Amino acid sequence: MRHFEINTSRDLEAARVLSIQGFKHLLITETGNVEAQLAGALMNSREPEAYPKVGDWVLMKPYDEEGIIIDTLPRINELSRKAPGTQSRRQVLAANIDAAFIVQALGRDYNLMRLQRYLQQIVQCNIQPVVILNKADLVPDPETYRQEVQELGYNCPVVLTSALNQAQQEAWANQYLLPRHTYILLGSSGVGKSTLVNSLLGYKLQEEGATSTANYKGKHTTTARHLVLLPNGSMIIDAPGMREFGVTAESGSEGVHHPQIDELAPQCRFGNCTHQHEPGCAIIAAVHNGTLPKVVYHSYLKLLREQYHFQASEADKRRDEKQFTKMAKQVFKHRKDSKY
Ligand SMILES: Nc1nc2c(ncn2[C@@H]2O[C@H](COP(=O)(O)OP(=O)(O)OP(=O)(O)O)[C@@H](O)[C@H]2O)c(=O)[nH]1
Ligand SMILES: [Zn+2]
Repeated sequence: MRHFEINTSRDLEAARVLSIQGFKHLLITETGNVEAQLAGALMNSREPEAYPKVGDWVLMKPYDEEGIIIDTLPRINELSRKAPGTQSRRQVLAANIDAAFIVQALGRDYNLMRLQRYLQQIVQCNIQPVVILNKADLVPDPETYRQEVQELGYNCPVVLTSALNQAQQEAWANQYLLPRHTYILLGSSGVGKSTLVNSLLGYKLQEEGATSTANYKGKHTTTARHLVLLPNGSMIIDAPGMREFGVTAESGSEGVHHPQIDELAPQCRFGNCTHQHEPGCAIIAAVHNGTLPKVVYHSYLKLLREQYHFQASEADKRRDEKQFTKMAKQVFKHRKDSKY
């Protein structure tokens, strides 16, 4: 909110991005919603990841009934993942997030490794995670799932709920959704993200037809990320179901972080211990004596490998780019020398 004071001169307005569809950006301003497009200068001067994302604060110049986005204001944080299918591209999903809710449905969608990948990436992006185990009504023993997640040792809240139960929604919403804070719901398709948002809103957003489409089965699926204002004044971004949520290597947060592993690491004999084969490794000792669950250690190694691949291919890409620039310079010089 403080951004509103920054620049009201030169007929620029501060606004926040609610949703993006193609070139159309839906913004909320002090006076209402407005559609806006990116200024050409912004597109030319920035990497696509610096283009406005849902949750960004932007400077906008009103133009007719619409607006032109002049610039993105500095982000408090950005939620990113490895772009699906690529080796090494980072994709920013949303910006300025206070906490991310990772939603998994109990039963078929429940997957501990996938959950840890989300946790790792969210923590690495400097965002507080909260795990929501939805569809608790579908399993006979929901509490055992909660315990299993808690044993992963991330010290983050784990909520057990059923989106179909209004009273349960209110209970966790009262505890975790604060006014003026921004949240994002993440998870695979069908885990109940839209049902959760609808029940928090008290009406069906999808029926407004703004950002959801019916697929061939007549089922509604969320097709774009959009930020919605909840009755209590908090804001939540409902993201379409994600098939992949790959880890990246965020600068300033190198390595894979896990609270228990980070705490034990200083006790390893070697300062640069990789916790894989070194003698005197405190992590391996903790796995042997049972204080660090095997599942945590194995996922740690797996995530470390994924991050290594991301970094390695990123380095390849940079080297290729360097070679290309060098080649382009040589061609340019050659053309200049031979004047054609
Ligand atoms: N039994 C049960 N069904 C639920 C619960 N939450 C959601 N559902 C059902 O699960 C189905 C999928 O829910 P959605 O809210 O569309 O899932 P989504 O995560 O938004 O899916 P995408 O929009 O594709 O990302 C719907 O038929 C819901 O009625 C729950 O807690 N219990
Ligand atoms: Zn070690």
